[in-house]
Amino acid sequence: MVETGPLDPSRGGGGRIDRVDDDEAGLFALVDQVRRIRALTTGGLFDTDLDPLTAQLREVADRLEAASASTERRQAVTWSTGDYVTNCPVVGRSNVLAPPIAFDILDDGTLRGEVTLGLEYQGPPACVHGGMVALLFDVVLGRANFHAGATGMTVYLDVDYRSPTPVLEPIVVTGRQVRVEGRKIWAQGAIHAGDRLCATAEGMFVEPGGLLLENRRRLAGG
Ligand SMILES: CCCCCCCCCC(=O)SCCNC(=O)CCNC(=O)[C@H](O)C(C)(C)COP(=O)(O)OP(=O)(O)OC[C@H]1O[C@@H](n2cnc3c(N)ncnc32)[C@H](O)[C@@H]1OP(=O)(O)O
Repeated sequence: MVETGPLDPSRGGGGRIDRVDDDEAGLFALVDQVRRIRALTTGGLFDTDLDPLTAQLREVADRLEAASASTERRQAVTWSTGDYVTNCPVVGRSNVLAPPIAFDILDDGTLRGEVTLGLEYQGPPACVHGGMVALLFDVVLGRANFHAGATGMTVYLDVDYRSPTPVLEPIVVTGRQVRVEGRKIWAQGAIHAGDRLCATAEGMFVEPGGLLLENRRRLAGG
């Protein structure tokens, strides 16, 4: 079982990180509306005829599809500098899958973010899906590594589910880098609901050498 040391859910303060506010193209605003729909359709009980709404949404989807760049060009954009963060499935404001969470960085390098997850993230009744808990950890540990200056791909992620992580209630997600040895990096994290410890995690990350550069070049068509 992972011992997470002094990761303290109550500590506030620190500066916000990874926050990109430039929304010249209006994409964040559009994605916010899709997120509202995504949240409302889980469970999906409506006191109205859905057919006209479905027709309207189909028209919007058709217009976006006709105006969209190719998947290949969009994938290249997601790997251009800075855009990985806005497209990340946890923090990314352009990604409808993301809640999204905003992390603050504390003086000791710990990342801390508060979020209330909706029904779309539910696994067992009233609990966040375990896979989503692992995703939260993978991202908070990865961002903590990035902000500590040594970053890598996840090679293992050990999650201890200690008590249910609730949906529809605020939770606090924390993570920090604990050790670096050459290309190998270790980080630990915790999720709390109030004072209750819900889950802890330890991850090991390996700096991937030329792999990501090669992928980027290929995706950019070079
Ligand atoms: C710069 C990164 C930016 C990342 C941005 C976002 C990432 C978001 C987080 C993710 O989703 S990452 C996606 C999930 N992870 C993967 O797909 C990683 C799959 N693994 C790999 O592609 C390769 O393992 C990797 C490129 C990371 C490393 O391969 P290498 O061939 O360069 O390294 P190698 O296999 O030699 O391992 C290096 C060291 O780590 C050790 N190691 C590797 N995997 C391990 C493991 N699972 N457990 C324990 N140790 C492990 C390995 O024994 C070795 O130790 P020694 O140097 O002491 O010999």
